[in-house]
Amino acid sequence: MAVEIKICGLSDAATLDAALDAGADHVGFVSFPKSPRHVDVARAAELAARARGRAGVVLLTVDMGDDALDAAVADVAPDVLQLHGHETPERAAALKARHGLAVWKALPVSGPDDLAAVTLYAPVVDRVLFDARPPKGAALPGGNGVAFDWRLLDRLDPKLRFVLSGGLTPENVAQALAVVRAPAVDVSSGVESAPGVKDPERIRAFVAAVRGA
Ligand SMILES: O=C(O)c1ccccc1NCC(=O)[C@H](O)[C@H](O)COP(=O)(O)O
Repeated sequence: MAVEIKICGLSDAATLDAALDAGADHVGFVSFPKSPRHVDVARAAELAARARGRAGVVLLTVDMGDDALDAAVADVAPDVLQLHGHETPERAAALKARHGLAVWKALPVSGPDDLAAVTLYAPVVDRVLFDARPPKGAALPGGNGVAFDWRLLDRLDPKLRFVLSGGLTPENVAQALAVVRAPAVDVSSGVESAPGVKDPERIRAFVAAVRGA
């Protein structure tokens, strides 16, 4: 089965179109003001409307409260809610029930112990997204361009629906997929020319590298 591709942190129509034209399966919009990729709800809704029907729309939030999330979901109408903060399994399950959306939960990985969380989240979310644990002092919980040791995912349940993320680039994604038979991959800073500035050429190169892997 083809590996699904998510391009995350898109914030303008031109690079969104580049991702859609290249054949991305999912496009992600970050709602987190500290991020250079942050888009406000109105902008996310505009971009989501442009993407709808061509790729899955992923709204990425970080420990967002109910009122803000209700408003964001109502306006953006995403297909997927990606939770990238400290949301517990109970909170993830409650959000899935409240919004009737697919929920992906990001899990930070730096060592083997981090995989214990899979057993808590896998039963209640649609996918877990393995991302590198942010470096000490990092301002962002994701989008840091840092990879983890992919061999840590060696012993996953083959039935687990997961997304491989963290430090992927057009240059290393084929190697990552040779190590981890991931059903889906996610990239943000690896397809940028500067923090928050997506590069259409690198988006195309990333998709081609995955398709050729
Ligand atoms: O990308 C961000 O700025 C961001 C901010 C806050 C929380 C999560 C964020 N990104 C999450 C993603 O899904 C990224 O694609 C993932 O962390 C991989 O990023 P990268 O290592 O830069 O490819």
